[in-house]
Amino acid sequence: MIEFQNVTKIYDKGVQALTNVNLKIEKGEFIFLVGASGAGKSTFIKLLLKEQDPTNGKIYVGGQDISEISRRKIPFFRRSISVIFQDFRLLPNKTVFENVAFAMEVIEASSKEIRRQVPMILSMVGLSERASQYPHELSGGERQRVSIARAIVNNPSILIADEPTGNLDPETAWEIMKVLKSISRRGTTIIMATHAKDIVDVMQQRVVALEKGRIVRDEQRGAYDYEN
Ligand SMILES: Nc1ncnc2c1ncn2[C@@H]1O[C@H](COP(=O)(O)OP(=O)(O)OP(=O)(O)O)[C@@H](O)[C@H]1O
Repeated sequence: MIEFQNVTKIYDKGVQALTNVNLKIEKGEFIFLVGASGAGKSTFIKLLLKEQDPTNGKIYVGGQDISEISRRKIPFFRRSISVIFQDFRLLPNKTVFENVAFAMEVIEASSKEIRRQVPMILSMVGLSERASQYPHELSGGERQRVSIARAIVNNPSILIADEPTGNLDPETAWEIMKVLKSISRRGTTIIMATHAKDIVDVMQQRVVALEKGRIVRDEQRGAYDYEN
C-alpha cells in the first residue's frame, strides 16, 4: 500500500537527506522507523505526506503515484494519512470532545455523524470520562490519547507517529503503545519514528533503520540496535 522506489531527496543547499530508498509497506503493517538524529526519518515522513517532493524516484500510496495527485486533490489525499507528534498539538481552548470533533468538522461531517463517532473513538482510546475536560486538565498520556483519537476519527488508512512517546514517562509510553497496537489490529498501517529503544526491542515489529539517508536494515521482528 506504500511503496518508495529509488527515492532520493536533496534539499536546497545540497543536503542529501535520502539516497535511493526502496521500501514496501503492506496494509496493516506496524513499522518502527529508527536511526540517529539527521538520518532522514522526518524527510521520509514529509515525502510520504507530500509536504516535500522527492528529487528522484517514485512514491506510491494505495497504488497511486503521489506525484500525480493534483493540487485540488491533495486535501483528500491527506485525509488518508494522519500524523501524531511528540508534543500532542491539541487546541487548548477546546475540550477533549471538541478537539476530536474539530477534525470531523474540517471535513464537513454532519453533527449527527460527529455525535455518533466521537464518543466511540474516545471510548476506544479510554477517554470517555474525560470528554468535557480541557487539555491542560489532562496528564501527558491522556493528551496523547486525545491526539490519537483526533488522528483516527476520520478512519485514515495510514497513521504516522513521529516520536509519540518522546514526552511521556515509560509507563505512560507503554499505554500509548497499547493503543497504537489496537489501532493497527483494525487494519490501519502504522509507521512510528522513534528513539525509544526499550519499546522497539519489546514490541518485536518490523524495524526499518536509516543511516545517513540510506536504509541499512529492514527486519521483521527487529530490534533497535543503536546507541541513542
Ligand atoms: N528543509 C531542509 N533544508 C535543508 N536540509 C534539511 C531540511 N530538512 C532536513 N534537512 C537535512 O536533511 C538531513 C536529514 O534530516 P531529517 O530531519 O530527515 O532527519 P531525522 O532522522 O528526522 O532526524 P531527527 O531524529 O533529529 O528528527 C539532515 O542533514 C538535515 O539537516
